[in-house]
Amino acid sequence: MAKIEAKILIVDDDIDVLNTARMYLKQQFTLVQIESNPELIPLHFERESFDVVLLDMNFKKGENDGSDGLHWLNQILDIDPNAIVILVTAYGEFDLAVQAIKSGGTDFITKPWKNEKLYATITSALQLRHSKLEVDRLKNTTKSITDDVEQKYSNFLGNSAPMQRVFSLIEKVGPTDANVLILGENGTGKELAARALHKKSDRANQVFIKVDLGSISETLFESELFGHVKGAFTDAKEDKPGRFELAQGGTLFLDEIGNLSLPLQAKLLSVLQQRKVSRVGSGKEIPIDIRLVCATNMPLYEVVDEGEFRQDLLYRINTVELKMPSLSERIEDMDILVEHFLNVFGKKYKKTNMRIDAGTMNKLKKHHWPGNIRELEHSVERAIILADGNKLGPNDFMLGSTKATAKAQEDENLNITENEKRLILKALDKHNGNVTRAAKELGLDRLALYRRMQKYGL
Ligand SMILES: Nc1ncnc2c1ncn2[C@@H]1O[C@H](COP(=O)(O)OP(=O)(O)OP(=O)(O)O)[C@@H](O)[C@H]1O
Repeated sequence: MAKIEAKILIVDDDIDVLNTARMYLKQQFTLVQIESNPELIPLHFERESFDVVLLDMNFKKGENDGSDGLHWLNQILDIDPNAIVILVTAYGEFDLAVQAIKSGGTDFITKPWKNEKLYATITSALQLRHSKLEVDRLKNTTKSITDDVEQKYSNFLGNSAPMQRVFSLIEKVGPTDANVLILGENGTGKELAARALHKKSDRANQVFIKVDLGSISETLFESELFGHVKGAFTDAKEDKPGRFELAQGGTLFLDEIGNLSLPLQAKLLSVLQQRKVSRVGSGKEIPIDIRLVCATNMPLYEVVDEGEFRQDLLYRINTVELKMPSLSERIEDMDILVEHFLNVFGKKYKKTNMRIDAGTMNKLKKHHWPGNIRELEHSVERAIILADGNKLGPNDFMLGSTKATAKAQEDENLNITENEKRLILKALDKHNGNVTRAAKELGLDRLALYRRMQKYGL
């Protein structure tokens, strides 16, 4: 039988007890160490991280009040708060055993023990050790993910007048619980704005949950948002909370809300009106306490006029509206944005002191940026990766200077998806980003064009 992966330390002043226990446990577990002098416990912990410690309650001859054992239990928990300590008591010392557990011991076993009893006590203690370590690991992972995300979203830059208006609105609206609808083209910083609203709110220490409605399929919508109970449908192997429940007490950010089909809009509206959700397959209603922030790159009012978005839902979500300016409306922010991305990607690709020459900066300012800041971010990243020195010149950015080459490639390229994207970009460019006119030229209705722009991240 394979041994169980576990490190065990046995501390007892009775050498016979130590040797017998070691002999038996060595057959079951990968590492078993013994110690007769409790003073040396810290030394053992310096060398090993033990999963389970078996600790005698009485060390000094003639003493049986257990104070020694309690003292060493505390010492061990100081060294490793996740330590699993099983106290060894004499037969009949029930009060002492209770006291030990109250002081942080995991379990107790009475001397003399049966081997099977010892094995069962250690293996169940090990399960607790594993779940403690797992919780620790999850906490650390969540913390580092949150730190990473916060780091990424801590730089919300803009000196231009339109951005100053955005910042001042966020200052005013953030602390209220008002529903906010953020409008703006792709890549203009709508998510950054949503996170900034959360940070300014009383909910800042609670969760911020983002749901990309554009990427949730019709069939999974309810289960993802409202949760489900085990057996509600074939794949529902266990109870699962939805995003509304996960966002409890915090902010729920519904991105791409303009993409929701009419039947799903009705379901969302009903939850927002009642402020209660029921998991799929359960009749139990759970009250929800969330701050709602929604975003879309679609002109939602026009979509309402076209009958594709419910007006009553729009009025539910747009208590306050925040319009993110496109990059071309805030071109004076280009300098700080480029400098910021030079820093970020300079660090990432270990190319420090990256600079850009004035002529190239002018070229960037003249470029039309349909993908806004995200497109600028990617352009700077690509330029840094490809650059030879630490100064970026016009040739490091592929912004129209390679039109002839691009044209030659276009003629050869027969890939439908790539050509569709290219034609959309071309039409948008030709009509200076005016979607209605571009759609007309492409022979599409505006909604169809928006959906395709979304698909290609434009
Ligand atoms: N004002 C800003 N300062 C610094 N970085 C910004 C700013 N605005 C946007 N960015 C960066 O641009 C990228 C796109 O921003 P974000 O995801 O918030 O845009 P979005 O409008 O939500 O995009 P989409 O519509 O595609 O969901 C992110 O990497 C973000 O960090």
